[in-house]
Amino acid sequence: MPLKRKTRTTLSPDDSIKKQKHESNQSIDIPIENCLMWFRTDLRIQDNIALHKASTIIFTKSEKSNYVFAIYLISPEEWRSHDVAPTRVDFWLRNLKELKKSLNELNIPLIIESVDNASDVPSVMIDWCKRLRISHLFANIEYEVDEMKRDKQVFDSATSNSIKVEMLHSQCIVKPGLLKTKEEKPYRVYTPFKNSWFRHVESDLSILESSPIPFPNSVSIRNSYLETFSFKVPSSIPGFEISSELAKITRFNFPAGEQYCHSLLSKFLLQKVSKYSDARDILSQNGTSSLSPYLASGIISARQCVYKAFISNNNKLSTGKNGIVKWIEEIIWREFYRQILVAFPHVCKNMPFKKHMENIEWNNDEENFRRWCQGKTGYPIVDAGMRQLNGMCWMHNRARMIVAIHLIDGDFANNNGGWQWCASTGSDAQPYFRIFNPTTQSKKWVPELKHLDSKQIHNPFGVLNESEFKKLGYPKPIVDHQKARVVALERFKKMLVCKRRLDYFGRKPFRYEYSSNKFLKFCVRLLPFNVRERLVNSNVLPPLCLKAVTEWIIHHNMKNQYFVMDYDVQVEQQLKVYKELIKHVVDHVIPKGSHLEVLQCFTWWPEDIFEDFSKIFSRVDMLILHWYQMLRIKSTIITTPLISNALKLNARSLEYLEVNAGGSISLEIFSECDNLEYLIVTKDDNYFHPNNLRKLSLKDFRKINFKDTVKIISTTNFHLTTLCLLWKEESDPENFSLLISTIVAYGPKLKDLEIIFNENSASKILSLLCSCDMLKNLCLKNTKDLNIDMWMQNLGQVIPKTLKTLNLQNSFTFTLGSLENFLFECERNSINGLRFNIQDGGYFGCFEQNKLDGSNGIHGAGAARFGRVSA
Ligand SMILES: Cc1cc2nc3c(=O)[nH]c(=O)nc-3n(C[C@H](O)[C@H](O)[C@H](O)COP(=O)(O)OP(=O)(O)OC[C@H]3O[C@@H](n4cnc5c(N)ncnc54)[C@H](O)[C@@H]3O)c2cc1C
Repeated sequence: MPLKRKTRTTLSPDDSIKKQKHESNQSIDIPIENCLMWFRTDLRIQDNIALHKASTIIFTKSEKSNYVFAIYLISPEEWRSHDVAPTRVDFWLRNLKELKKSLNELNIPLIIESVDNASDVPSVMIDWCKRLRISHLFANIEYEVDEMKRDKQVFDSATSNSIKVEMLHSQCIVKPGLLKTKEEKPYRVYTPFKNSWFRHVESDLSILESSPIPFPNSVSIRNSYLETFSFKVPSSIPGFEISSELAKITRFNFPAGEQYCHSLLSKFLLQKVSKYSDARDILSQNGTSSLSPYLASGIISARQCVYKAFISNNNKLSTGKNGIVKWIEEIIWREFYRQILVAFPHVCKNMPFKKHMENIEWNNDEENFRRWCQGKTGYPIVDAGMRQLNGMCWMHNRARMIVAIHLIDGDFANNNGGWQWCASTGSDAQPYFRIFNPTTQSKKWVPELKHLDSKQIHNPFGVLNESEFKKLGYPKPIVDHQKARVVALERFKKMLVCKRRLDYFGRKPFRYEYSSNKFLKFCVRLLPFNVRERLVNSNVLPPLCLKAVTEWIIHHNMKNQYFVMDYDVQVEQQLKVYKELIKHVVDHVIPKGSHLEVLQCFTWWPEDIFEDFSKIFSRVDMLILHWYQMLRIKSTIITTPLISNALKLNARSLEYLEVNAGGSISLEIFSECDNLEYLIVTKDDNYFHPNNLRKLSLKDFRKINFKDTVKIISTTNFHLTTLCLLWKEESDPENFSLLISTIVAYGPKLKDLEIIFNENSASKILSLLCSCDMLKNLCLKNTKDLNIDMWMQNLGQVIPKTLKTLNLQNSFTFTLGSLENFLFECERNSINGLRFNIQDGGYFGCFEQNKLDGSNGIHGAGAARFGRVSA
């Protein structure tokens, strides 16, 4: 089974790391007393960055009465909540004994403390810090969400007790989150990640160097703190005991200790790696390293593994011996899944990587599940894998891919990644249509079948006659593979339909040109054939279309992804269906506690509907509201207080809001939406106070009240990246300067700016450009024909180097001379690759078209107009 994480939590690992780093820097001046090393899944002395750093601080201090202590917390509640297997706990305890011996040689005591409740971890740690006069606490980061949350709590408690905490990156060779795609996004696909990983490490091979062995404590610690050396590592933990038989097997297969682990690695590199490329996929061959339990518990680091492989490959990494390169690539899978965990922490929350797969219909057959766990499915290869797992607590990768479970090497990132890969719900997962045929794989673990020949052994039920099969004492297959395959494919296909719909509407909400009927017809097309046929035969009318949508939602079990409400108040008969629809959505489609990502409403809401509707708000992240102009008065009078109350109470998770409010609803009602990042308002003139706003678009307004706009911008906490301010008539010009200076002050991160250009604004826009260091796209819209000759020349001097597109819309007039000056200034200021678009252009001075495609890479679109000569 995939390893389970505890319930949801909102902490983002990346934020937490950033915060910890930031805060740890602040407390840098704390005077050094003793250091505490908190061991978790890094049970090693060698290449342990945190341990080495702790020991260095103490060693380099002239004072010799300060020491490094080590601590390990036994935390059964936390382990239980993460489904940690008893064999894994047994493996940790065995390795802790070895670790204690090694630490002892360095005069570092290992304190073993038990924590009954996971929430007690911070107080237990602080208690020990006080007892041991700890000024600095060290640990290596664990990237899973719950672990990050726990560490954040320890960090906060320590900081408030004036203890400096350093959490270091040691689990991966390349820090998760460091490698990004060209678009500055985290990698979702393995191969480009791998290529980038190789490029990064090959450009600086020192990344592969291990951190040195830690410095020993002075022996005087044994006088001052003798009692700290007396902790014993328990042999078992209540609730995590294993049978003596299993203990024998795991001790034999996976002995404890760094020393053993390194000899295993050396042996693998010497004897097996050359054939690894092929042997790794053959179940019956012991062709892989079996290092996973050691890597998962940090008995060895990935860096040490790759470094040794690199040396065996004559100092090569991505080239050289096939087997070694292939093996390094497997370690890169481990790194890939960790960066996935950090970039997409929702995978820690029992959610699929591909969110649209969340609603896939899985089989929950208890009896089949039990037989699968016991290795009695009737499919020899699956049973072989499961029996290997039950016997050895470990399974070959190939077998994991076929039976899709882990034990001794339980590792959340790899396990989650592996499971989601098999289930086709993960990052870079196997395509859903690649369903392994279990009968084509190997035989070893199923002795009932050992007398069968190679043809019979993989498919005894299919090949033997009834009496021959009965004699074997082996179960019949629990599912018919062919039929189960067809069902699985159907279910995945359904999810693809959902995804297409999400892609279609998800990020680009459709607008009025998609009338309700058009949309409903589209929905009908997505309906399963039999439902569609019935609707077509019964001569579908718009009300029935709505019904069709309801059926469609029910059919696809479209829980919490995207929902569109459309209701034409003119058609009274629709009201009933519409009410039913909303009721259905509230009661069934959006289960309690889940979140709707998008809710789009094109409607005026009658009051009685709204009662039900307000319940949905608490579950939406994105809301698009359209009130029809014609219904302005009615909607305002009837619904505003309700909307306002409902939103104030429920819509705090709202991240995206697009409102066509008909000029009458006060946007102040959204003032408590603290998570709001995107606001698009059309045709309104009210304001509110969003703290995290990134995108502000006030367009197609007759007038914009600059003062109010200033208020909005000045509460955005410098997050604004997109600003669109377009109005039809000059508003209050005396406040325009104030608006520009507010944009200058609050828009250092502006990337897209679209603004009205006129005589009044021209010079102010130039001063604004001087301060927009990150601007990529600038669009200036003219309200009346203007000659911008002078302005053009100045523009070249102030446009930021980051600018990639410059759009001039409507009637601008300038001469060739000023254009040339502009290009000259651009060249002088090293502005390259600027795309210069003139749309709806006016008339220009006489110049040659090719001049625009100059060596400085500035291109002119709208070139067709460039040849015209102005009057
Ligand atoms: C459904 C499923 C569940 C899995 N659960 C786990 C798990 O809980 N813990 C775990 O460590 N691995 C897991 N894996 C990945 C992989 O199966 C094991 O890492 C591998 O079989 C361990 O054998 P080895 O050490 O001999 O690997 P080798 O082939 O010698 O590879 C060396 C190391 O590279 C890493 N590695 C290899 N294959 C993968 C992979 N596909 N994904 C990520 N890292 C990889 C491991 O750390 C491994 O020890 C899972 C795979 C699947 C398909």
